[in-house]
Amino acid sequence: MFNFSGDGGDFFSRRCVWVNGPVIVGAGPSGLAVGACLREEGVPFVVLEKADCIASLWQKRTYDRLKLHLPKQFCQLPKYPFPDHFPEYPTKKQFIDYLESYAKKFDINPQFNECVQSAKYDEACGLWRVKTVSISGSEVEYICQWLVVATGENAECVVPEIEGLKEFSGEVLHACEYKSGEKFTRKRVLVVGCGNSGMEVSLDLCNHNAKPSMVVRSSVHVLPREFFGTSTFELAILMMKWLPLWLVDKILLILARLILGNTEKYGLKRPSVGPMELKNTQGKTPVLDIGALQKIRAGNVKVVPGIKRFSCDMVELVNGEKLEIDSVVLATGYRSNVPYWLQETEFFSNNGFPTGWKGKAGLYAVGFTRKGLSGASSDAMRISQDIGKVYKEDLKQKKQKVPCHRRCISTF
Ligand SMILES: Cc1cc2nc3c(=O)[nH]c(=O)nc-3n(C[C@H](O)[C@H](O)[C@H](O)COP(=O)(O)OP(=O)(O)OC[C@H]3O[C@@H](n4cnc5c(N)ncnc54)[C@H](O)[C@@H]3O)c2cc1C
Ligand SMILES: NC(=O)C1=CN([C@@H]2O[C@H](COP(=O)(O)OP(=O)(O)OC[C@H]3O[C@@H](n4cnc5c(N)ncnc54)[C@H](OP(=O)(O)O)[C@@H]3O)[C@@H](O)[C@H]2O)C=CC1
Ligand SMILES: O=C(O)C(=O)Cc1c[nH]c2ccccc12
Repeated sequence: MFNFSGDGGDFFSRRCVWVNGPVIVGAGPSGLAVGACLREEGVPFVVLEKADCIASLWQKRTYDRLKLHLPKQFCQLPKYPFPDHFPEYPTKKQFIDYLESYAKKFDINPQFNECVQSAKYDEACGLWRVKTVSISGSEVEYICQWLVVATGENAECVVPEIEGLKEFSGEVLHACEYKSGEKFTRKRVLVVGCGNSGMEVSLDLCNHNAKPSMVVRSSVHVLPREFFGTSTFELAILMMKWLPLWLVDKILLILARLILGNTEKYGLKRPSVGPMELKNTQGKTPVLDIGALQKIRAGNVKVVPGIKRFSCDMVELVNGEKLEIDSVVLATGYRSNVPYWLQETEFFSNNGFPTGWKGKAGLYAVGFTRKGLSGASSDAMRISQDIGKVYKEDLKQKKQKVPCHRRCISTF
């Protein structure tokens, strides 16, 4: 890394930094995995992170009782397995501790509190210009040959505009702000959404003697987390190697029916597309049940249809029913933030999701394949090998020839 100008000088308002290697945007599991693999390839890099810590989604935007819902072998990052004593489904704390030691082991030291505001490929010099702003308002421009986008599928909360929600007088929070049901004891809470967040928040609310109603406006696939001791995810992955997707889905649904019974009778209508096909085509993750269904069966979680409007202390549903409620948890999902800052529309064309792991002109994406942490690990290995090859070739040529520095003209 090389500074072109002093920090906060009278003349220069923006510092300009040349990075010899890739800039990685995001220090979540994906960014850390790329960093670790690049370290092993001997490629230097810079990681830019808008939060003040690694894995901010896990550290700051998830609830206390969260556990990984896929078995541990699908969630560990490359080149450094989970410790043997970890349970099959590590807790949030165990996962964060693992990520902290991962960053330490591979000597990954992100530039914290630096939010990428824009990134643009400069055709004139054939390099990426990545502009960041810190909380103190100081700006930096990083210039590099490779840009790795690792900002995640869950970068922004989706907060829907629902009629009357602004007039509602109780607390309204997104699932990413929900920590525990402790403060909701005996309260009537409307949980909007029935993905894994909605289901697990409803379960946690029940465990704290709150009274949740969960909105199911369309449909949802609920699967048991395990079938006869084997994880559903593992079974699905195994079957997908040999069988067509439609057949895998059929088998999963037959097994789910066998173990969970008919979930439609509780208001949990199933989508017409099968669970794995839906995940692959639309990114909608099936719910892996860890106990919410039992609470629904027992009537501790009330399943309700879509919302018509809110008023001061009430919600009116599409079926005309009115519920008095104290609080609202919006478990309405997440979206990518890439369209807000990456000035590129070919590779990241689809709502901030890329078309693969490698774009043009040194642009890469890690952790957007809708395959969870295991997808991020495979992306990271591919990307680092790809960059490593070119980096080492460049290095060899530079050693052989008279040094030829790229020139970059910055405009401050
Ligand atoms: C509640 C919850 C539970 C989950 N559980 C599992 C699970 O059990 N198994 C599984 O496989 N997957 C799970 N997932 C999926 C999740 O996507 C992955 O676990 C993982 O966090 C993805 O890592 P990531 O690095 O791609 O994204 P993130 O973890 O979101 O990290 C992205 C980082 O980029 C930073 N960033 C974003 N924008 C900018 C910017 N403009 N400038 C600088 N930095 C920026 C963020 O602050 C963040 O630290 C879960 C997701 C959620 C929400
Ligand atoms: N233990 C774990 O490992 C956990 C993992 N996760 C993961 O995090 C990711 C995000 O999950 P999640 O936060 O549940 O988000 P999802 O996108 O999976 O679910 C969002 C839910 O909100 C509903 N919704 C959105 N807008 C509205 C609205 N205006 N009115 C009513 N309902 C609405 C959606 O309904 P519709 O389908 O009709 O659009 C859907 O049911 C997933 O990949 C999930 O697997 C989450 C929690 C725990
Ligand atoms: O937890 C998530 O969000 C994941 O993306 C993990 C995941 C990837 N593919 C799946 C298929 C079924 C259930 C979870 C996942």
